[in-house]
Amino acid sequence: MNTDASTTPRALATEAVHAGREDLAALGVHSVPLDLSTTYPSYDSRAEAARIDAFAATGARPEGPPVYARLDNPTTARFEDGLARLEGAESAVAFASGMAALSAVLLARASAGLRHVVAVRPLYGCSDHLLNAGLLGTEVTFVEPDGIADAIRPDTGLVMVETPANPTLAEVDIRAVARSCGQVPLLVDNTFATPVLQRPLEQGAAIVLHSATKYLGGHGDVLGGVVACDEEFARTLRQVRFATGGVLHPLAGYLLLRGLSTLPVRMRAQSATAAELARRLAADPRIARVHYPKLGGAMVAFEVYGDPHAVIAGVRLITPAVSLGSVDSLIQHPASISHRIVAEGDRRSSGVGDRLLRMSAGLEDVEDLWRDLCEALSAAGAARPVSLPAPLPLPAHVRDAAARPQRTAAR
Ligand code: MET
Repeated sequence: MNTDASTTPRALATEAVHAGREDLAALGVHSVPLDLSTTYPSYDSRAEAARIDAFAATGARPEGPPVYARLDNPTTARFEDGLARLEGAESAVAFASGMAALSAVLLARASAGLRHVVAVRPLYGCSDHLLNAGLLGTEVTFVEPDGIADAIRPDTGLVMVETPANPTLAEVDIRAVARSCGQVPLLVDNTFATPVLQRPLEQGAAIVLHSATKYLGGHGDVLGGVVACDEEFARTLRQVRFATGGVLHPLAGYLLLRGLSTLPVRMRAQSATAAELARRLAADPRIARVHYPKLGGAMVAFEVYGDPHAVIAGVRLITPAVSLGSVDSLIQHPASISHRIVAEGDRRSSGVGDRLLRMSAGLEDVEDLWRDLCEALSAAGAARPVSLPAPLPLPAHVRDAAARPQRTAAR
């Protein structure tokens, strides 16, 4: 048996604490060096010119110290290497936020003359808005998953899905969608699942996007984004990042690498809590519908019969705040915050109704969370009423997902 550590594949939990840190022992340090330099001294201008030429021509990471922090940063590079390993990607490129990361992908494809995007709703509200408003000169066609192949045009540069989706947790079959894409690269926003639950590249996706602010960071104290892909596309992304400046701060790179080390254990614990909350919510007369993915995960969404704003006003332990993925639990009303920027009609038709709440389960004890949620739900009034307005029509894939037996609903 080959037991050579350099060739034997390592488990995700092992990679999470070692990837991006392999050289530390040789450097004689245990924690990761944090390089805050904005510029890098060199007495050899000719060599600097050659390094800039090489970057401009290839987009490959500069060898040796970077010329300037907008090209590359050694601390951020460690996070990129770690995340690439966890996603099973050749490369990863980090950005100042998830939206900066998505912007760079769109610009990279548009720079090749491929301005058309095919996307499946729901997406995170600002992703939807960036595409729908055409802010970067792109044009979007929103379709259901089975409409992807027909929507692809000669100028289509990208197919985009988010699964489980923000905020409804609707899931798409990545393999099936990847088949419909043909030669067009499929981007999967994997923010909610993380590579702990799902590795889209293994299922045919070409590009994985993360808001690293969420589970990768895990503590609500760092904003970042990252794209995992092949080295060829990473090179274009680095050139876009250099030219547009959406770089990740090195301290953020440091915190994100640190976040990766506990990602598997956090995801497991937080997912178990979310699954238990989903199970209890499904049996609660104050709840009209629970959304929890077949894949699992630490997010749960639910529709209340009562006033959703009163639930937000009523929580005391759970933090009433947008964002997700932190060690402490958060709850928000998507129609008011995360998806506010999406036009009301588009929001509703993609399943983001006014009674929907989205909760990110943290590491607190599940009984404490349940007590807090129950008190807030009681304050919101209204249990299952005798007559309700007809439910909003949902797109077929969202409807199908909701109709599937909930893996958490059984006692
Ligand atoms: C500013 S709105 C949202 C931030 C984050 N992407 C979320 O879905 O919560």
